[in-house]
Order: sequence, then C-alpha cells, then structure tokens
Amino acid sequence: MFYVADRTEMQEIDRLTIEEKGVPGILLMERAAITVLEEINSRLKSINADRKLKCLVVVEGGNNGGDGLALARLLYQQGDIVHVCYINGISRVSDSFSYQLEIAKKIGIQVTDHIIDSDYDVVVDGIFGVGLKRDVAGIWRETIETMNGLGGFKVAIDTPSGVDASTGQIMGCAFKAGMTVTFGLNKRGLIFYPGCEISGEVVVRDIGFAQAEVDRVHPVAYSYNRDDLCMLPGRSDSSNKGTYGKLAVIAGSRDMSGAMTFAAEAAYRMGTGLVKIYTHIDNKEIAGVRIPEAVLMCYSNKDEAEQCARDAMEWSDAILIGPGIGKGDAARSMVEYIMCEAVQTVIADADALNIISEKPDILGRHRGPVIVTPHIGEMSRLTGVAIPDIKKNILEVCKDFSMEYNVVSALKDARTCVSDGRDVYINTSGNNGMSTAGAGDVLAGIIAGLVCTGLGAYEAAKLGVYIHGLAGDMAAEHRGRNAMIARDIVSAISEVIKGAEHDGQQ
Ligand SMILES: NC(=O)C1=CN([C@@H]2O[C@H](COP(=O)(O)OP(=O)(O)OC[C@H]3O[C@@H](n4cnc5c(N)ncnc54)[C@H](OP(=O)(O)O)[C@@H]3O)[C@@H](O)[C@H]2O)[C@@H](O)CC1
Ligand SMILES: Nc1ncnc2c1ncn2[C@@H]1O[C@H](COP(=O)(O)OP(=O)(O)O)[C@@H](O)[C@H]1O
Ligand SMILES: [K+]
Repeated sequence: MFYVADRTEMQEIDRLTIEEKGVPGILLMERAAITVLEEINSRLKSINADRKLKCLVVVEGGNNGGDGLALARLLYQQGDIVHVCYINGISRVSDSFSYQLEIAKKIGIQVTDHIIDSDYDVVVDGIFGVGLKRDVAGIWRETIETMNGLGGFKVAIDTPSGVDASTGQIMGCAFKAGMTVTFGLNKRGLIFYPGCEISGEVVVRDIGFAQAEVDRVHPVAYSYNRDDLCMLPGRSDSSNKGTYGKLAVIAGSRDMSGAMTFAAEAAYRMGTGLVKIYTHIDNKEIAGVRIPEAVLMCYSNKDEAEQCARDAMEWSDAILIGPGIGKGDAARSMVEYIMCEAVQTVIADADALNIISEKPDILGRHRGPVIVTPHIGEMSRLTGVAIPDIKKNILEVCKDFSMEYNVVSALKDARTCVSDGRDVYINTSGNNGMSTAGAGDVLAGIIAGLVCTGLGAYEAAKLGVYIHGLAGDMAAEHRGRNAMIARDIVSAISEVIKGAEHDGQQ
C-alpha cells in the first residue's frame, strides 16, 4: 500500500518536517535536487559517464524553482553545460530560492530571463510544483509552450508545471514531461488523467520527510501494489465448498445472457464455493453450456422473479444483483426487495443501479453491507451530477456518495476510486483494452467472489478492483489491447492470483 497525497497534505508534511522537526527546507531542497540528478544520470549517462549534457533548467521564484537551481548547480559541478531561465514573474520569492540563486550566479551559471534556443539534451521544469494555484497564463504559458517545443529529455521536478497536484486537471497549459521525479509521496495529480499522461514516467523519491509526519497527516488516498495481493483470503486443507461461500448472482434478462456468465465465472475463478444464477428462463440453455458449474433458478414473470429474490436471500451468503437484468417490472421488484431486505452483503451493479437511481431512497434502507459499482454514467444518474463534473472530481464524488448512503462505492473509470466514505483507494492497475463490453460484469463477479471467500465489503471492493486491473493487464499481454474481450479478463484471473495463494484459516 502506498499513500497518494494531494496539494494540502503534501504542503502540511513539508511544514511539519521543517517547522516542527527542525529540518531546514534548504536541506530537503538539496536532497530533492540530488535525487533528480541521479535519475537523469542513470538514464543519460549509464553508458558513457563522461557524456557532457547540454541542459536547460527553467525556474520561477518558489521552492520548486529552488529545487531547479540546486539541480542546475549539481549538473554544472559535474561538468555539464547548464543554462538557467528564471522567469521572474511572481512577486513573492521564497528565501530558499533567493539563496540558491545567489550561489548559482556566484559559481558562474548563466541565468537569463528568457529561453535561449538550442539543442538541449535535457530540459528541466522547475517552474511550479505543488504551489500551483490557478490557471497558467501570460509569460508562464508562453514559456511552457516554448519548452514543449524543444527536443531533449524532458524532466519535471515534483509535478509538471500546469498539472493540478490534487486532481490531475490541466490548469490552462502544462509541461509535457518524459519523467517526473516527485518527492516523498506520489501525488493524486500524477495518477489521475489527464495529469498522468503528461507526467511521463513517475519516480517517487524519498528526500527526508519523516514517516511520523506522513502518519500525522494521514493522507486520505492510497493505492495498492503487488505486495497487497497477500490480502487474498487463504484456503484451509480441511475445507469443503461451503467454506468458501454461496453466491447468488441475479443477472441476465431476455436479451442479455453474457453478463451473468462473466460475473458467475469470475466469482468462481476467485475461489467461491458455490454460485447460483437467478435469471430469465430464456437464458437457461446458454447458462448450462457456458457455466455448467453454476446452479440455476429461472423466472418467466414478475411473480417468479420475486420467488427468485426470496430464494436468493434465504440461500446465499452474498448477493450480486444487476448485470444485464434490464429495467422491466421483474427486475425492479427484485432490486427493491434485495436492497431493502437482504442482511448479507449485496453487490449492486449495472441495471440495479439504474433502477435505484429512479428511487434513490432504496439505497438508504439497506440492512446489511452494500457495495455499489457504478461507472461514471451510472454515478451521474445516481447523483444528478453531470459526467464532466464527476470526471474532474471522481475521488470526492466517490467518497461523498459512500458517506451519504453508508455504502462502499467503486466508481469505475480509467482510474477507479473505491471509498467507504472515510478514505479512498485509487486504482492504478488496468489498461484501455478494458474499455470493452462485459468488463464491468467481470469486476462485479471478482468483488463478489472476494466477499464469499472471506473479505469484508470494503477490502473486497478495493482488492477486487486491483485484481481486475491486473487481470486486464495480463489479458492485454496475451491478446493485445485491441483484441482482448471480457472473457480474456476472466481467463487471466487465475494467472494473477495463483502466485499469491496461501494456506490459511477460514
Ligand atoms: N517547502 C519546502 O521547503 C520544500 C519544497 N519543495 C519543493 O517546493 C515545491 C513547492 O514550493 P512552493 O510552495 O514554494 O510553490 P511552487 O510550486 O514553487 O510555486 C511558486 C509560486 O507560484 C505562484 N503561482 C501559483 N500558481 C501560479 C500560476 N498559475 N501563475 C503564476 N504564479 C503562480 C504562487 O505564488 P503566489 O503568486 O500565489 O503568491 C506559488 O507560491 C514543491 O513542489 C517541491 O518541488 C522541496 O524542495 C522540499 C522542500
Ligand atoms: N482505459 C481504462 N483503463 C483502465 N481500466 C479501464 C479502462 N476502461 C475501462 N476500464 C475498466 O473496465 C471496467 C468497465 O466497466 P463498465 O463500464 O461497467 O463496462 P460494462 O458495462 O461493459 O461491463 C471498469 O472496471 C473500468 O474501470
Ligand atoms: K515542476
């Protein structure tokens, strides 16, 4: 697990380290510059350590610029050719910046207020870091556009200037980096789109912030890496299929049979003991062929659908409802009954969410844990917030919705967020090949499977989203991002989780 900071959290960690622990800011700045130097050297001088680089370092008068000046000095002292462009447009110049500027000038680095056109090997952006507060315009915009037009290896210090460190939104215009070296913690703006697309390779380097300060600030957002697969529930030698849960999948309708099979198979692949599919009678044959491991109960009218919902409630340990059920009377009646009566964990996806959005009070009446898995369009219907506004604030929307309804929400997008209303997981696995029909049904099945095999609702949703992305990455490796389809994601689940399997108590 690693924390992902926003602007204010990072500024507070800076402040606590400097003011309360007494670590001089200038010391942090030197470490920051050394880490960027190391990253540049390891990429451009690994074959020939004597290679002389022609470097442009563009700075403004804040601490990001101070980092830039310290880096310029280190490059110069190791024998590279360095030109510094100091824009000199902001009125409040930081003390550390002034200090660095004095040294730079004294040791003979050329500093001008404009970019000298040349063939640079390295172009460094030390204009704005986490202090960026408003849209980039005027002289700053012109400078960034000029820098984007230059060749060479583009390096951003801490954040590319113009990227909002908290949201990843572009503030008017932004430096397009090949690498961003960011300090202490990763930043939300370097993970969310479009910020992540222009940050290039993101390298997170420690520069001496104390863990105690990070813990005190306790950033709201975090993400997983492969070590977190150890959270997968273990399997016990003395188990039987009842040990790993009974999952009711209420899915599929007359015209939609794929959703139920994707979800059911994904749940089985995650280790669920028994899956029972409740679906329209027209899907009976296809379910038997596509997923013979599942038990089946079918309905052909609203009364029978209601019987199915009652059976699901009595029989199962967890209920997944929604994929492909449509919005007919039978579906509405099942959704309302399950959402209001179930005491076991309910995973509500797809059409269940569309039905709920017409009667949102249903969601407030749940008796057991609820996980909702809307994509942005479904969240827009649930909240009435326009899609572009959700996209800009996906983390807050996810957190606020979860808090309002006391549910776990997995708000699906290229960077899915999962929240329980208190903190937020940001997912970094997955790829654009997953923008394919049925990928969401697979996710719902994976999460349901994790609930059945023993995880709590919040952990199941977070780990499920992470595993789903890894399976998508594996599918892309096998098939390519164009050709992969939802079934390939299901097939890849076993490859993702088999390395992390362990024995354990249930
Ligand atoms: N604290 C530390 O000692 C350490 C900090 N470190 C480094 O410092 C960075 C943070 O430094 P920072 O807080 O000085 O802000 P920074 O990003 O340099 O911005 C400068 C100023 O720009 C201005 N401004 C904002 N938006 C603008 C706009 N659109 N157009 C025009 N002007 C705009 C705004 O000033 P304003 O005009 O609002 O008064 C702002 O104050 C951090 O990312 C890391 O690299 C590390 O070395 C570790 C130690
Ligand atoms: N560009 C992308 N990068 C990462 N994940 C993606 C991308 N596009 C889609 N996904 C993931 O694929 C799934 C698509 O779900 P959804 O939109 O509900 O599809 P469907 O309704 O067709 O099943 C989500 O989990 C989403 O996060
Ligand atoms: K920068």
